[in-house]
Amino acid sequence: MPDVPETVGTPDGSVEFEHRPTTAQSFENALAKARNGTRLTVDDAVELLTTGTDRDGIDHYRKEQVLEAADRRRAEVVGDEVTFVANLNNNVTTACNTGCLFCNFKDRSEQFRSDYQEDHGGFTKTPSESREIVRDALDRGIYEVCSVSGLHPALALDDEHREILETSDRGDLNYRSPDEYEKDPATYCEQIRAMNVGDVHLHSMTPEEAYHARRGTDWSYEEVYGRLQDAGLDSVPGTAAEILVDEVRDVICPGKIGTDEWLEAMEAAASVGLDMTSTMMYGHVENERHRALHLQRIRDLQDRTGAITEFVPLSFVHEETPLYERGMVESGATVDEDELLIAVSRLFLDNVDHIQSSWVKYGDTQGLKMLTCGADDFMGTILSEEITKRAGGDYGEFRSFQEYADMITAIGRTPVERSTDYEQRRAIDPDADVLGPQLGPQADGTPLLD
Ligand SMILES: C[S@@+](CC[C@H](N)C(=O)[O-])C[C@H]1O[C@@H](n2cnc3c(N)ncnc32)[C@H](O)[C@@H]1O
Ligand SMILES: Nc1c(NC[C@H](O)[C@H](O)[C@H](O)CO)[nH]c(=O)[nH]c1=O
Ligand SMILES: N[C@@H](Cc1ccc(O)cc1)C(=O)O
Ligand code: SF4
Repeated sequence: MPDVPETVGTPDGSVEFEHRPTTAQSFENALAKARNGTRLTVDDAVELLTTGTDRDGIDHYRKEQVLEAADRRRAEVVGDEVTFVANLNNNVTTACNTGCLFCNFKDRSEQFRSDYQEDHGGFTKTPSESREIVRDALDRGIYEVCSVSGLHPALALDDEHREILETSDRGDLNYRSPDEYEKDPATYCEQIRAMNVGDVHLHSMTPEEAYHARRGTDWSYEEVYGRLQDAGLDSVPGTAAEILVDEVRDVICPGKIGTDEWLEAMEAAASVGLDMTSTMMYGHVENERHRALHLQRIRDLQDRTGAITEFVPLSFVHEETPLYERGMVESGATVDEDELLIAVSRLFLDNVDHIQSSWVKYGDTQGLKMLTCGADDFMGTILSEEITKRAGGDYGEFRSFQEYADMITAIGRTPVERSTDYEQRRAIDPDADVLGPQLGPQADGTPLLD
């Protein structure tokens, strides 16, 4: 594929990837397997994602064949319903020194210290502030809280963990006492307890956050997720996955845990009985083989655990990120790449029922198109969004049930409100008088917002 760069530039030079998007398979064979439901190999996925390694660029006729096969598979697996959830994003802090080059959500933690005088755009919430925000949103009818945060140096798992961090003489633990900061995020368990209002479903603690929550100890991920579950955690966001191939992680997030550790944390979450989602952040330096290998690792994880409720492709938002500013990428994924990624995820992940189209990443028009390329879930109301916005995305921070009902019926599909685990579902009558959520404890059909 001459149009795929051999190398990616870094500030220190360039990196050559070992994994290349070449195969011994043909596009036609891969498509035939996709159509008849044979489990796909990594080579098959590369053929479909590239619309054939025998041709330069995207072949639009072949692309339509892949999208059609995926749309057909979606109809077989989940039918015509399009689901969404009434949820709130409540991220606790932007303080983070991990330094991922695709991320502009983070702010250097030094700026959060009491002795730092200048303004910065970041935030930290105390547990009582988190609780207030969740309470208000619950009153409005949401029943899921999604919370992902920066790795604030003062965050510990719980009091026992704080004691270990306070008394350790190791200098490499990325820990500082909360006394040094203007605001105290308290512990992960306190934040979880604070956000656990009513019967809300708490979706939090990515594998990277779990790693931070056990630093300096010999506790297993089972131990950490078990304690979080006792505090009220219900399920785990499968973010921090980025691309689950270490040669890519070494370029875009060298400070993050590696592929094996991410998988270890997810398996541990599943083993204590937590559900989880899964994601891939694509469209930066990686090639189609990296995307295919990532899908294989997710499919294998699901074969082992059965705990993954959905797969969420997260298209890289490039504008305000170090990867773009340093000239390591020229843009994010193209629309063709986005559509093929959704479609091949549907075809490859034969053991994950739901593929999400994220309106935060694609917007409404393209987000709806994704629902005809293999996706069947259209995310949630979220009420607040900081990660994509700070990276330069501008598709907004909120969708109402009215907007969901209008958009989904416009493409001839059935709008369905769902619980986080997809177990509870309620088909929505777009002509009904009340168009708000009804599945949560305080969801009485009142619209979330005007
Ligand atoms: C911002 S982090 C917050 C949680 C935690 N710090 C972690 O890394 O797991 C959550 C996820 O946001 C996604 N993300 C961050 N910046 C992004 C960008 N510019 N475009 C798309 N997704 C992005 C990444 O997939 C990342 O794992
Ligand atoms: N809950 C979901 C979100 N929430 C928005 C994120 O917090 C976010 O800012 C972004 O997606 C980070 O990459 N986004 C989804 O795409 N899907 C969700 O289910
Ligand atoms: N909040 C997201 C996006 C997301 C979250 C949870 C999910 O289950 C899926 C996607 C993030 O951290 O990127
Ligand atoms: S992706 Fe997460 S860990 Fe990485 S810099 Fe951003 S907030 Fe920190």
